[in-house]
Amino acid sequence: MSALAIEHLTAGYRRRPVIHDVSIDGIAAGSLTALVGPNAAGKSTLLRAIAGIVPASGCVRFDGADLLREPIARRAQQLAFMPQSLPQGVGLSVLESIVAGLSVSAPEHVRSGRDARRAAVSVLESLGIVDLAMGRLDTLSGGQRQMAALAQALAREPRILLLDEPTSALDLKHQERVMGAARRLAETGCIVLVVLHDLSLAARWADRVVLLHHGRVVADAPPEEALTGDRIGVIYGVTARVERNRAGRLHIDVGGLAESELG
Ligand SMILES: Nc1ncnc2c1ncn2[C@@H]1O[C@H](COP(=O)(O)OP(=O)(O)OP(=O)(O)O)[C@@H](O)[C@H]1O
Repeated sequence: MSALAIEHLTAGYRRRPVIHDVSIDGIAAGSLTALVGPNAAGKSTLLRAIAGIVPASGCVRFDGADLLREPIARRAQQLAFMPQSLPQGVGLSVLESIVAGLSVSAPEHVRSGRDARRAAVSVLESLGIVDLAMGRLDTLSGGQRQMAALAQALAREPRILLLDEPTSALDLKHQERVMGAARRLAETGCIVLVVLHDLSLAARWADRVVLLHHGRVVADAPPEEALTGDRIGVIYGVTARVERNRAGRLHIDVGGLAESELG
């Protein structure tokens, strides 16, 4: 199965680079990678660059091709990107929005409108939100919109799934559902890259954690190696201890602002 390799990626806005020469290699099929880092570190920009939404130099290698140079239609068949927030003013129901997304790039077994509706309902069921199917996107709560955005991305059955802070508006149950769905998709061979602010969530669900700071990779390792108290302290400007709880899970205990941050 194909791995994803990001090579010397530089990207930004109006010629101001935000991501500087980022390389992340061997992102294996079937793996879930968390992208973490402080605000404005460049996490969303990196995802958008991989998705081809912001211009980038360098290369995103997948399946023998450079995704950055693939035609949009071909890239859309491989990759789905869930943005931090859905655009406002879209007068569609959740179900209609998923079906509309499938009309752009549906998996092979979704051939007719009926198949698309069936696929959409099945994704909504898997996320436990089938009751939202007929709800209009514009009338949903922030968390419900986030779940709808995830459903749109999952329905396309991508080989690479890019999730930008998919849990930021969600309660604990829905966080579990979202991370569980991402993990299940990874288990089918998909490559999942997910931006997370919650480091405990990253430690719990990710195989690999990439820590970004000022647009550069400062750690890229399994969670227990990437997320050390000292490193979190320096990068986030807090005092932090990383412990294993009784269940064996990493827990990040933040004690307060680092001395350097206290005015
Ligand atoms: N559309 C845009 N136009 C211009 N600059 C942008 C745009 N989007 C982001 N930036 C800038 O790029 C830098 C990185 O932003 P980005 O959203 O990638 O960071 P992030 O790590 O995802 O942040 P956060 O955790 O706060 O969401 C910031 O300085 C931001 O101001």
